[in-house]
Amino acid sequence: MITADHLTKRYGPHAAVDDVSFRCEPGTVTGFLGPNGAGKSTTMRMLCGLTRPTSGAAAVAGRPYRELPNPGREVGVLLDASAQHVGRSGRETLTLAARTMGVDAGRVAAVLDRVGLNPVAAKRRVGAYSLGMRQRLGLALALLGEPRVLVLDEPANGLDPEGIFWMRGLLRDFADRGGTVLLSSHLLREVEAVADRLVVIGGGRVVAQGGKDELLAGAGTLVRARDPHALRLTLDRAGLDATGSADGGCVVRAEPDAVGQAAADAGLVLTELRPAGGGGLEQLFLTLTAGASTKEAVK
Ligand SMILES: Nc1ncnc2c1ncn2[C@@H]1O[C@H](COP(=O)(O)OP(=O)(O)OP(=O)(O)O)[C@@H](O)[C@H]1O
Repeated sequence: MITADHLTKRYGPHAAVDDVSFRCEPGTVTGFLGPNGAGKSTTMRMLCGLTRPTSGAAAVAGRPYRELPNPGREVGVLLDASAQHVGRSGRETLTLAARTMGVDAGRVAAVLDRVGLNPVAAKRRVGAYSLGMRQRLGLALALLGEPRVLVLDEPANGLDPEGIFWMRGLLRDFADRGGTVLLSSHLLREVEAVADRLVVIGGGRVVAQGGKDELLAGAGTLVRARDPHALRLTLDRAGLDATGSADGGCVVRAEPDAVGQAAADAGLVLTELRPAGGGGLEQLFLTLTAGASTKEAVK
């Protein structure tokens, strides 16, 4: 179990994370999504005791991370795969970590095998690893203590398509055995394939959270007309709540039937009318976070 309870982190006047609350339950993979600078890494660092919240609280496996007596046995963390010592081999890195955690040294070979680092790769210095190999080693470190919770920031970064597919299976299997996974990723299709639940943040705030299927189903209606201005006026007059989507259409909080009827009554020519979630997670993400990246870029 992971709990974020009204987490807020301010840097000067700027709130990097603003009143973020969510829970990740055992047996589930939660996808943590948001545009660049949305506050994902800062939230994950607060969950893992690396950044002190300005206000609010976080708990993993029932306690604040810093109060866990042997955290690696409870929570596997992968926040920055390039943070490992470049002068040690992969095997040495894991052997040292096993000693620190009090884990049987025999488990090193098992996790190396689990993450697909063969004996030749395990003997090489981490400095000579590709980003994908570092991610695999980072995941091996996270799994070493046989934790029940995983907190992973962009674990698929640098992995090739086969590696991404492999990681999806590994995370699904971990959750299916009762584990709890929180996973941030920019690879929306991968998140869509593996996550049960989603937490979407933009500008430091939660903009949506819930079951993946429920969020995709409740995303409203995407509508596009030959005359976009007349469409907005028509939707306003019909009392339908609409927002501009990132790509020029309108997302309306209503069923397609009601939107189509309002357009027909006004004699409008529609060029697209469909459930917004039908475009998958990518469409939902763009809709929910429309403008957030731009705000970040000009801040
Ligand atoms: N140590 C810090 N000092 C000042 N500002 C910070 C610090 N760490 C993060 N920020 C700011 O907090 C905001 C959120 O950053 P964060 O790295 O959490 O976003 P993110 O969602 O992980 O982004 P990305 O997808 O690009 O990794 C950004 O505006 C960032 O510049």
